[in-house]
Amino acid sequence: MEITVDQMYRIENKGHDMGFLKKFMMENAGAASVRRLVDKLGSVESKHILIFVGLGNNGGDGLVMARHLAGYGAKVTVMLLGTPEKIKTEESNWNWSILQKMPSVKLTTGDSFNFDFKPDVIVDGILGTGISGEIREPYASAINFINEIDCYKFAVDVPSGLDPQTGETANICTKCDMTVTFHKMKQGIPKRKDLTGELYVEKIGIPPEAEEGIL
Ligand SMILES: NC(=O)C1=CN([C@@H]2O[C@H](COP(=O)(O)OP(=O)(O)OC[C@H]3O[C@@H](n4cnc5c(N)ncnc54)[C@H](OP(=O)(O)O)[C@@H]3O)[C@@H](O)[C@H]2O)[C@@H](O)CC1
Ligand SMILES: [K+]
Repeated sequence: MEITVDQMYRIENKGHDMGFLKKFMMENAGAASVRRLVDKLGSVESKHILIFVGLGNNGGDGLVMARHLAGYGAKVTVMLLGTPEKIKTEESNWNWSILQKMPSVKLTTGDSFNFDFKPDVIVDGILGTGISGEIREPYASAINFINEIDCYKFAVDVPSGLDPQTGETANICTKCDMTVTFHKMKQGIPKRKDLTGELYVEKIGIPPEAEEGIL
């Protein structure tokens, strides 16, 4: 079953109000994403994984992935597309503050993308269901950077630049090898397999009762 982005937000909020906090949804989303990625790659031990993170909860999922991938022995670098003070939500901030206590994960911010390593994997945690309009900087440069690098690319929830409601793309969009979306498929995502790559839906523990009156 495919649902609308509006229905997703309403289900998410109802689950949160039931006590299954967005923070728990984020944890399950990031953990499920890492399991898919590790299953696919066989092992991420010592692999250079570069995670681009937006200031919303799509970015938050990427922060959760960073922590889990460090646990699998990957060499993780997080690129926050903004300053930490601009992180929008409590659940994302919570995960950022955990990573600040983890020397095993390299945290970088700002808008210069010169790294002293060639990534084996790039994770696109830039934009998800909160996308609106043409892509603004520094997200635009990050998306172009991702598209220019030849490595395995993983999209959190949806390739950044693809509207999960309509399946239309903004002026630019990441082209990925795998996409993991959460809870239920959003209507626009399956329309662009050329951008999503292998596409999976992962349950993230939202109580089925959170859908009552919405689906
Ligand atoms: N639903 C669920 O159950 C769950 C959802 N989860 C995750 O949450 C994600 C949705 O999070 P979200 O609502 O924070 O929006 P998100 O996609 O991070 O973007 C907002 C940020 O992007 C920015 N921005 C927007 N348009 C832009 C543009 N054109 N160009 C540039 N910037 C632009 C916008 O900036 P602003 O417009 O506020 O200035 C804001 O900073 C969802 O995709 C999934 O991954 C999981 O945690 C698990 C549970
Ligand atoms: K994304």
